[in-house]
Amino acid sequence: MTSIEAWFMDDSDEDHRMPHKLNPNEPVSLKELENIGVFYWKLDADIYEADPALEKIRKDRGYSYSDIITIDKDKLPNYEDKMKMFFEEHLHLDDEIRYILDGRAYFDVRDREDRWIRIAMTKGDLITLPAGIYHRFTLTETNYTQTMRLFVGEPVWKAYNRPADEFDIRQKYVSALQCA
Ligand SMILES: CSCCC(=O)/C(O)=C/O
Ligand SMILES: [Fe+2]
Repeated sequence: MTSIEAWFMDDSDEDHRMPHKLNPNEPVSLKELENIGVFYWKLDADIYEADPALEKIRKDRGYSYSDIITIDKDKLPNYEDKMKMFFEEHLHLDDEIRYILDGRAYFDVRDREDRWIRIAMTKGDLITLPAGIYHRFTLTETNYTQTMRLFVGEPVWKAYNRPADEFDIRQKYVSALQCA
């Protein structure tokens, strides 16, 4: 596992595809991400079709489903609507597991104090966000990514926009944070 780049975000109104780093930058470590339930692997995306390291993660964690989404305005149907939807703060009832095969993307997650942490994802980065965490997704200024979506069993893509505090999974996530 090599490193990942993450930082606390500023709250400027600038285009959300820009980095939004504080000045000076306040980096967030992998350990801090793990403390809020976010896990990360670095893989070789050039061999994803026959990668024993990916196979092992899938087997160990039961990621039986996978597909590949290309996010590009000329290739993804309803691109604008989808990008808007992905950037709405939301949670899912299951873990969100994403593996960047090409291009770049940002995942933003809320920390314990409700601050936004931005996670910069590039080719070869695999990340898992726990069920119940508030988060959002955006492309970077390069406007392109090809990403593998993994899931345990049949995928459920439904997102619940904040506020979604009444869901058991949210309460479970918040309780787990308190114990950690
Ligand atoms: C890169 S996959 C599209 C984003 C998505 O599915 C999601 O739920 C973002 O939070
Ligand atoms: Fe999501």
